[in-house]
Amino acid sequence: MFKAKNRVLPTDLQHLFVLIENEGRRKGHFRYQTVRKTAKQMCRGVFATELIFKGDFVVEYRGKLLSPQQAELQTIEYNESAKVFLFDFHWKSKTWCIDACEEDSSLGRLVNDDHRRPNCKMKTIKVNENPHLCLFAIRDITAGEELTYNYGDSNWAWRAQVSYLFISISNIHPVQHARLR
Ligand SMILES: C[S@@+](CC[C@H](N)C(=O)[O-])C[C@H]1O[C@@H](n2cnc3c(N)ncnc32)[C@H](O)[C@@H]1O
Repeated sequence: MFKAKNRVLPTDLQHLFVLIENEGRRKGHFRYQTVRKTAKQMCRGVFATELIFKGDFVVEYRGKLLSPQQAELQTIEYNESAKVFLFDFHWKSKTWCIDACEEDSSLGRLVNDDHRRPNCKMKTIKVNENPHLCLFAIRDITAGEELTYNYGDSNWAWRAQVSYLFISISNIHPVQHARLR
């Protein structure tokens, strides 16, 4: 389950609400697209199709709002691959949850994790007294870049994986594998 730290923004968000309703589309133009990644485990990701400025609303993490009790039951019922779509957040002094398990063609649920150099951050927005989990750009994001955010402090399996960079050092060895971390 996600345990990202998010904060509630107490502002009038009518303009933002319009963007939320339209999944970040402006003037009918899509800012994002999903693609299938070749890396097996990562599967799909969401990519910027135009420049997104630091501070911009990016996309909502849509799903069913669950009360703390409902979330507890759902956690027991779901298998591991479904549980990753449950996003815990704090609101009105309780821990609530957005269940984005359903394949509803929304994009927020497909944004992947990056705990080192994410380009977005999840925040809780109150619209018409209801909480909405929304991603905002924390730096300028160029067209073609994958959107990412930090899923929080759990031991996610994929974070333990090692990445390799191939460096050619012709005088010593033809090819050397350099561990990135
Ligand atoms: C909320 S879903 C994100 C969308 C997912 N990529 C998909 O295609 O359905 C979370 C799942 O995506 C994958 N994932 C997310 N971030 C990842 C990363 N940095 N590296 C590898 N897999 C990742 C994991 O399989 C995880 O269970």
